[in-house]
Amino acid sequence: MKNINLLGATGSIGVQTIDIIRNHPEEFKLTAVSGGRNIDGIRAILKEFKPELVSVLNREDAERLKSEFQDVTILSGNEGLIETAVYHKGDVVVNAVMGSVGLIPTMKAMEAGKSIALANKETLVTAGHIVMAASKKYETPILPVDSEHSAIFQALQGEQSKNIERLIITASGGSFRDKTRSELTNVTVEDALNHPNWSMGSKITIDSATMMNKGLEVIEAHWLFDLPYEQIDVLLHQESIIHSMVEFHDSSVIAQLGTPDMRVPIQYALTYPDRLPLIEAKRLSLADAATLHFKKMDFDRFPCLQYAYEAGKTGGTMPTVLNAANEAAVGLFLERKIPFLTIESLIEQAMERHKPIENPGLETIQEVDQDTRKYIESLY
Ligand SMILES: NC(=O)C1=CN([C@@H]2O[C@H](COP(=O)(O)OP(=O)(O)OC[C@H]3O[C@@H](n4cnc5c(N)ncnc54)[C@H](OP(=O)(O)O)[C@@H]3O)[C@@H](O)[C@H]2O)C=CC1
Ligand SMILES: CC(=O)[C@@H](O)[C@H](O)COP(=O)(O)O
Ligand SMILES: [Mn+2]
Repeated sequence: MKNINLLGATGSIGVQTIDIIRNHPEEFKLTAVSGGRNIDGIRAILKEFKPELVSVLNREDAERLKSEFQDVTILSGNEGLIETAVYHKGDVVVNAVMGSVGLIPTMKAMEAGKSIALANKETLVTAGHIVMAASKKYETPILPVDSEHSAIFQALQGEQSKNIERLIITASGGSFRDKTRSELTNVTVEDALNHPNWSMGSKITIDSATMMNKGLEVIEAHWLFDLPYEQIDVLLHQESIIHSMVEFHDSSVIAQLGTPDMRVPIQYALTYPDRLPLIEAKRLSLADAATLHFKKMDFDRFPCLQYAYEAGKTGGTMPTVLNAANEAAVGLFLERKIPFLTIESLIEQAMERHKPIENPGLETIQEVDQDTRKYIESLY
C-alpha cells in the first residue's frame, strides 16, 4: 500500500490521479490533498476518500470546510500546500499544481524523504539545479508524470545514459498547428483552449498552442535526464501517439507509444518499476491509426521554443524569467487583456531586460520570479 499526498487534486492531473486511486484501493490510499478554489471538488474528495489533511487556497474556504468536516485537519495558502506535501503519513507526493508555486512544496517533500511523482514541470524549469541536487542529497526519486518524460524514462529502462545519442520529444503542435503566423492575430481564448488531442488545464493548453509547453519540456528533460540541450530535439507529431523517443549511439531508436491518456504516465509513476492494468484504457491499434505524421520543428513559426532553448542554454536565472513571464502572460491572455501573439513578445521582452544571475539559490529564484511577474503585470 502506498500513501499519497496529492497537490492539485482538483485539476486535470489531480482528478486523473484520483481515478487511479479509486480503481486500485488495495494499492493506494489518499492521505493528504490540496486544492485551489474548487471547493466543491474538495468536498467530494473529502466525502469519498476521507484524507486526514486538506488544504485550499483561501482561508475563508478553509474555515467553511472546517465547520463541515470537524475530524479533518484543514489548512490554507502556501503554508497549507507545504503541510500537504510533507504530511507524515504520505510515502509519495504527486505534484499536480499549476505553476512555480509547486517549487517549495517539492523541496520540502524531498527534505522530508518523500518520493515525488512530478507533473508540475515549472518546478524543474525554474530551479532544476536545486531540485535535482536535493533529489540526490535526500535520495528521493523524482518520477516523471509528464507524458514525454515518462516515455523517455520508460525507453531508458535497462539502458545506460552514456549510450544516448539524443532525446526526441514529440509535439502535437497544439490548437493552432495548422495555422500560419498571420492567422494567429485574432485567435480567441476559446480557440486556443481547444487542444486536438489532450484535455488539460487551461494554462498548459495555452502553452501547447504557443509551443512554450515543449520549451518547458526541453528544460525539464535537460534536468531529469542530465543531458545538454544539444542532445534534446523536438519533432512535430500531430497524433500524440508516439509520446517521445530515445536514439542511441548505435542508431537504434526506442519509443513509447499509446493512445493519449495521462492516466498511463501518472499510474506508471506510482507503480514503477511495476505496472498495473489501467481500467477502461483505450488500447492502441496501429492498424486503425493507419498513418502517423512527422514534421521538422519550425522555430520561426514557434518562437517560444527558441526562447526556451536560449533560456536553458543561458542558465542561471534566465529559465526562471522565461517561466514567470510565461505564467504572467498566459494569465493575461486568459483574462482577455492581451492578444495571443503578445504572449510571446512579453516573454521576449522580459528575457531581454534580465541580467542573468549564475547558480541562484532559492531566495534569488523567488525574487526574480516575483520581479518578472510584476514587470509583466505593470505593462497592463
Ligand atoms: N493536464 C495534463 O494533462 C498535464 C499537465 N501537466 C502539468 O501538470 C501541472 C498541472 O496541470 P493541470 O492539471 O492541467 O492544471 P489544472 O489547472 O487543471 O490544475 C491545477 C491544480 O492546481 C491548483 N492550483 C492552481 N493554482 C494554485 C495555487 N496558487 N495554490 C495551490 N493550488 C493551486 C488548482 O486548484 P483549483 O482548480 O481548485 O483552483 C488545481 O487543483 C502543470 O504543471 C502542467 O504543466 C503535465 C503534463 C500533462
Ligand atoms: C499530455 C502532456 O504531457 C502534455 O504536456 C502534452 O504534451 C501537450 O501536448 P503538446 O504540447 O505536444 O501539444
Ligand atoms: Mn507533456
